[in-house]
Amino acid sequence: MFRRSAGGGRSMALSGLRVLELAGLAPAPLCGMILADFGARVVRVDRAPRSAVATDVQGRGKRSLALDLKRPPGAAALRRLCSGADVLIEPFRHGVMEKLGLGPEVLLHENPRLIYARLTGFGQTGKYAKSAGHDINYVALSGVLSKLGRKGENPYAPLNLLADFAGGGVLCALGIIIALYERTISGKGQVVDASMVEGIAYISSFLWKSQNLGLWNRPRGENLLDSGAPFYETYKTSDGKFMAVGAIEPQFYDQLIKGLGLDSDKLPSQLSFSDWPEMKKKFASIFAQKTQSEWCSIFDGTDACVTPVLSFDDAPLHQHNKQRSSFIKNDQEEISPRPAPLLSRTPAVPSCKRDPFIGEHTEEILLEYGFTQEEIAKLYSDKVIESNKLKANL
Ligand SMILES: C[C@H](CCC[C@@H](C)[C@H]1CC[C@H]2[C@@H]3[C@H](O)C[C@@H]4C[C@H](O)CC[C@]4(C)[C@H]3C[C@H](O)[C@]12C)C(=O)SCCNC(=O)CCNC(=O)[C@H](O)C(C)(C)COP(=O)(O)OP(=O)(O)OC[C@H]1O[C@@H](n2cnc3c(N)ncnc32)[C@H](O)[C@@H]1OP(=O)(O)O
Repeated sequence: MFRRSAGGGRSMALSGLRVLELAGLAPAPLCGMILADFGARVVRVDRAPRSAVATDVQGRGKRSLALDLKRPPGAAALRRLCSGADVLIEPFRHGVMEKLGLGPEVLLHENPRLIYARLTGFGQTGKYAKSAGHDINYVALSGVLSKLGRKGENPYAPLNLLADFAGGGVLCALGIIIALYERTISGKGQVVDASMVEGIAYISSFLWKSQNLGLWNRPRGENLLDSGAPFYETYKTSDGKFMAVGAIEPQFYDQLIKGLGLDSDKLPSQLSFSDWPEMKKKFASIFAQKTQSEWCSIFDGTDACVTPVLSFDDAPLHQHNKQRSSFIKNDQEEISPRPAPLLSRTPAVPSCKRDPFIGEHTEEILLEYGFTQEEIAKLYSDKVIESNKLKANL
């Protein structure tokens, strides 16, 4: 049913790239996982002494080294690791790395080819640079949260997808790849200051740049794409499921009307804003008359832009997703999305192994980065590193 992830073997786009990811909450782990999926050798630097719980559920394809950065020999060990790495991803608020003596001036001086990626909410400068925050705060500050939500309701943050992942993890990965490309010309590394506020603002450029088109002039929840329009909405079906309707262009809207069994001559024009609330009620009452599967039979194969709203259980089983092997299973039978996008010659080959335990690969990583057995023994005896081959993360 699913294409099992193969792991290893074939050369991938980022094969040979050495990445150090300092353990963080959600955005940096995604960034590291993307690089690992596409072939980079990603080491997650976890805390020592180990925290009681691990919160990284995006450890696919990574190895873990547990290192106490607060102790001078631990910070010195990271400096040494960085001198043999291509990329460092750090997820702390501004000032934390500097306090540890691991700021960019130090690390880039020691390894001028290093890409030093700083993935934060508020960026490295500005009034909030040292403040705590989470996804919702960053979306709010970007201006985008003000646009999200239904009519008459408070702004609504769509899970932590926008800042943590789209504007954070993904854009930081893009920044790293751009800096790596530039390094092939200049031979030099640089700092990537990936602020999630700016990341979200940037990915919402369409919203900013389309304001003069009149798409967003009305209050929140009353516009074309923000649940104001009847033809860009979700509707409940008779079996308690939902259909998603995105019939924007007139020729697609015509097919929607046909599929719903309506006569367009008896309806107001598609863009008659004042009729939208009534049209929504009409569409809702029609969608409520059939099951999701019945609506799929009607709309599949048409250009009406109507699709089922699938649950996490159903999405991997949908015929289209199965045909493209869009979801994969790992050794623990966990299902997750296949890395995207799909490269034709050197696609990502995600690891099918379980995520690493904290400190599982401490020794092998240090050896690989040139530490001697004696140096490693000293780090152990100083309690600067930890090894953990047997215990689970949780
Ligand atoms: C909305 C999201 C957040 C979602 C998170 C959830 C995915 C998870 C949160 C809680 C999890 C659950 C919980 O743990 C319980 C269960 C555990 C179980 O295992 C799994 C199930 C759980 C239910 C579990 C499930 C989930 O995993 C959770 C629900 C976000 O928005 S994330 C984005 C947050 N923002 C940023 O990342 C922006 C940049 N970062 C920051 O602004 C700050 O880091 C932040 C996030 C505000 C945190 O501030 P904090 O004060 O804690 O840290 P920092 O100021 O950055 O400083 C770090 C300090 O740590 C020291 N340090 C770091 N590494 C080491 C090391 N190796 N050795 C020693 N010390 C280290 C560093 O020196 C700093 O020390 P100081 O404070 O003294 O300077």
